[in-house]
Amino acid sequence: MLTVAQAFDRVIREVHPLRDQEQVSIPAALGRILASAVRGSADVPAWDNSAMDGYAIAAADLHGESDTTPQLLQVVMEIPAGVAPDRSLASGQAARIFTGAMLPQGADTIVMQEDTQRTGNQVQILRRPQPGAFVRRRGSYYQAGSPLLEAGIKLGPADLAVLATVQCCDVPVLRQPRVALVSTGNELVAPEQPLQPGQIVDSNRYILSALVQESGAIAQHFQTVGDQLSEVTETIAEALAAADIVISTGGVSVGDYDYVDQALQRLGGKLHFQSVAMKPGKPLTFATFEFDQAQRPVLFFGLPGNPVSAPVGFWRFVQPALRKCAGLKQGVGPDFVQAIALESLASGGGRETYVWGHLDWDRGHYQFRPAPGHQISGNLINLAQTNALGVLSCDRPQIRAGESMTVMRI
Ligand SMILES: Nc1nc2c(c(=O)[nH]1)N[C@H]1C(S)=C(S)[C@@H](COP(=O)(O)OP(=O)(O)OC[C@H]3O[C@@H](n4cnc5c(N)ncnc54)[C@H](O)[C@@H]3O)O[C@H]1N2
Ligand code: MOO
Repeated sequence: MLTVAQAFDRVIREVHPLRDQEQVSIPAALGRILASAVRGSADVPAWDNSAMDGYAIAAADLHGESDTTPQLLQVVMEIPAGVAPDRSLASGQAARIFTGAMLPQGADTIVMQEDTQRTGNQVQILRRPQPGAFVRRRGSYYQAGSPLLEAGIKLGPADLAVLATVQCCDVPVLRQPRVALVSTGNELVAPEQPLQPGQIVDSNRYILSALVQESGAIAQHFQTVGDQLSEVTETIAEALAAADIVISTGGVSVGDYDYVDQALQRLGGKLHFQSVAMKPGKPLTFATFEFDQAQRPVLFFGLPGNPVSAPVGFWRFVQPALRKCAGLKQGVGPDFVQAIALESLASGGGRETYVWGHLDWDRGHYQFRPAPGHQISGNLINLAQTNALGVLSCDRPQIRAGESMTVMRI
């Protein structure tokens, strides 16, 4: 059986990033992956402007022995933000100016209002400013044509503001991966349906669909299939034809009704592994399908049915695969941090064990508290409101309260 690290390497090696591009508006670019580098075609700021409410002057106009010698200048115009000055400053003149307003020709320095005394159309400069003070110089933040945003980054709110500033209104982004979801199991029903004896609600569909969307991909729902080889094979075939990645849950263990692996073999898939030394999530199938007409293999993840095992398998393997598939260049792998364990933890050993719980930042370090109650892969109730998985590796199956441990943010 592969270790988690070995299985992870196998998965990542098989993922080929998408290359198809599309253009979207700035608001629609949130969370999308930039397809090509963006460079602005104008300087930022586009012209010299004031960083303060005050007076625009020429520094050379001020003379005198000390910094505090008052100087008198003639106020010849007022420039609010958003208006181009209608004349230049001559020697001995000042312009009343406001934050963000454009400097007039002849001005190179701003004196803030608090350092002046205004009388009629004259202004006394009470403290001599540094030449160039409070001027936001044209191009001092960004020069037209220089590198701005690199291809392969995930666009966040600040990036959208930067794109807007350089007026990049058609944002080149990569197509989002399409992820097909297939639930298997005779016992599954939708949450709206009353439960008949022996039935359970298909909760995996909800958590996986949300995780797929949260990862920036498009979830495609396929019908829930009963435990019959023909039905499982047919639906997986349809899903493979429609998606970049197919995720099924259930039917990957050793039971008489577990047909997923057989279906994959029938459909000509290459099975890379069928189990991983981890808990929860040991029965986990990873396969790839090469289709003549496709540019890249379709990836198949057969996650275990247990309602905690399925998302744990997603967080550990599918999410990084999705990030790489989406074209993300950095931060593809799981997000590990070191945290102080707030309770003692122990695993049976032999399998890398994942404990669900809550990660907090407190007084300079992370701390991890496991979710209360029994941690078994069939019980998803105490998975609610968790945000991290504590990791008990095979060579460190016990961690005492107060010790440092590895935690994966989810
Ligand atoms: N003899 C053995 N039995 C089992 C083994 C084993 O090694 N030997 N492994 C156990 C482990 S660990 C897991 S995990 C499960 C995985 O089994 P399957 O992937 O085949 O899943 P199912 O048998 O179909 O279902 C398991 C469990 O999960 C419930 N389930 C299934 N689908 C959903 C869904 N969409 N939403 C919510 N819950 C779901 C299902 O009712 C079962 O209770 O196998 C163990 N057995
Ligand atoms: O691995 Mo199963 O996933 O322990 O419940």
